[in-house]
Amino acid sequence: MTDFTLEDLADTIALRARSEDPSSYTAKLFRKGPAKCAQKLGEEAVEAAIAAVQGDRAGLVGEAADLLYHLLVVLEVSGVSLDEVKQELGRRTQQTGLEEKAARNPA
Ligand SMILES: N=c1c2ncn([C@@H]3O[C@H](COP(=O)(O)OP(=O)(O)OP(=O)(O)O)[C@@H](O)[C@H]3O)c2ncn1[C@@H]1O[C@H](COP(=O)(O)O)[C@@H](O)[C@H]1O
Repeated sequence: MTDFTLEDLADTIALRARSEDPSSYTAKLFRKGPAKCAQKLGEEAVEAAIAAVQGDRAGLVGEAADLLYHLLVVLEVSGVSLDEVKQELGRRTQQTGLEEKAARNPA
């Protein structure tokens, strides 16, 4: 078990994106702009998909971690908060719940 959260990582990314620390990968990537950040996200998504297709479980864990990190970078560079994404997921869950209820109790 870990006390890691995506919210903490998103906060760290927001801070590091604007840092001038030369050791920060996030800062370097952020300076390259939204198109480069999006390109990296696409590459990581493909690498994760390949690991899944190959049944490479350990590889998939690593690629999924890269993918989530790069997704959070793209959200940050695009001015979209993780909370907005969670709200959207929550809204869908609510909708699904209502649909299931309606299916169980047709009028
Ligand atoms: N979770 C990550 C994380 N996941 C992946 N990566 C980086 O993403 C890059 C992806 O690897 P690639 O080989 O595709 O890319 P590359 O050839 O190194 O770089 P490019 O020139 O292609 O961009 C690697 O350099 C990884 O270090 C990450 N870099 C940083 N974090 C976390 O982000 C936070 C801030 O990090 P810094 O900005 O480095 O301080 C810290 O908590 C880190 O743990």
